[in-house]
Amino acid sequence: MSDTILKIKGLNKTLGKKQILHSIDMECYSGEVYGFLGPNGAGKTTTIKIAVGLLQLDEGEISINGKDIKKDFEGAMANVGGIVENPEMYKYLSGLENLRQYARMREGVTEKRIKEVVELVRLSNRINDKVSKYSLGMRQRLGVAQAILHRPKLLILDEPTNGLDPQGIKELRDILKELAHKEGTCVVVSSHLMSEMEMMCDRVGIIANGKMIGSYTMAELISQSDSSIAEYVLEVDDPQKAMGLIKLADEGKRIDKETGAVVLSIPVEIEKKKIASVNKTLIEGGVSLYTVHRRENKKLEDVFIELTGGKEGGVQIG
Ligand SMILES: Nc1ncnc2c1ncn2[C@@H]1O[C@H](COP(=O)(O)OP(=O)(O)OP(=O)(O)O)[C@@H](O)[C@H]1O
Repeated sequence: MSDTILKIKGLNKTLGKKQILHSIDMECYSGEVYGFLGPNGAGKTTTIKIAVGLLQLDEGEISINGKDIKKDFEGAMANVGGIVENPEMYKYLSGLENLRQYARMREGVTEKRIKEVVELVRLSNRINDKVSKYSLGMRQRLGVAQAILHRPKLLILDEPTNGLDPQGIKELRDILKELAHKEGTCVVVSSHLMSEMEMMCDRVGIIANGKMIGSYTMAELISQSDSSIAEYVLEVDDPQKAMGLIKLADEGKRIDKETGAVVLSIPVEIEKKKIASVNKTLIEGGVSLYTVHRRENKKLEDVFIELTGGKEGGVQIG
């Protein structure tokens, strides 16, 4: 049984005249990567800032590793590592010098621990380079190293994949999973991209308009989706003509309004056969087919959109 590391109950927050958070409840456990998912402006950063002690809460309770942040702020914060805005780094120092500098401000961080975190974030062969030479992904990983030097039970990262390329995202994802699954850290990552959460997280909590919609395991979400249907996106020169030629029931084919592509929903057991015959039909019918793309888990994305209240203000799909 995993321990509850972060517990938020009935959290309210007003900024200026606007109530930003409405009775947020959330529980995150040791050994999991928890995705905090919601559209821009949903209240993720505000919640995270309160949890890491950068903002005060108005009402509600937050405990970290059993320590209430109102009653024992220091005790609670001793168990938190976080990156909310870009981590502060001295660019003219090396990665290692930055970590040593930071370690001086923390009690009990040994050289051995520094080496350990450098290996964990896979920066061993570049740790003596100046940070000014680092890519964004490397800086982000150094930020993670810095945040976990003191072995916090909870690591919170606000939109850590912003600006990273796919390789950078993958590296970060692997590191965060390792931290959670092998070291038992409770890792909380916010994002507005469903596609990233799906690959990175064990559970996701969905927030929209300052209200928590619910927390779900990935398996729960997938079971709500219909994985028996595959979706294919076809880029063609004449979508209308293609629609006429393709022999599929009306609900199985449509033209995407934004891109003009033809979108087909095909039962997975016949998808290969069907797509091959569609290809043949289009060529014989004189339609040029430029690209065919199989969309993964389209239906899972639909579940998210439904949960966050439709496309207006819904979760942005990456
Ligand atoms: N200091 C402030 N005063 C008034 N309103 C604020 C303040 N800071 C944030 N807000 C508002 O609070 C809401 C939630 O913002 P928050 O940054 O928590 O959302 P978010 O889910 O992290 O979104 P994003 O992905 O855009 O960062 C937004 O409508 C934002 O405009």
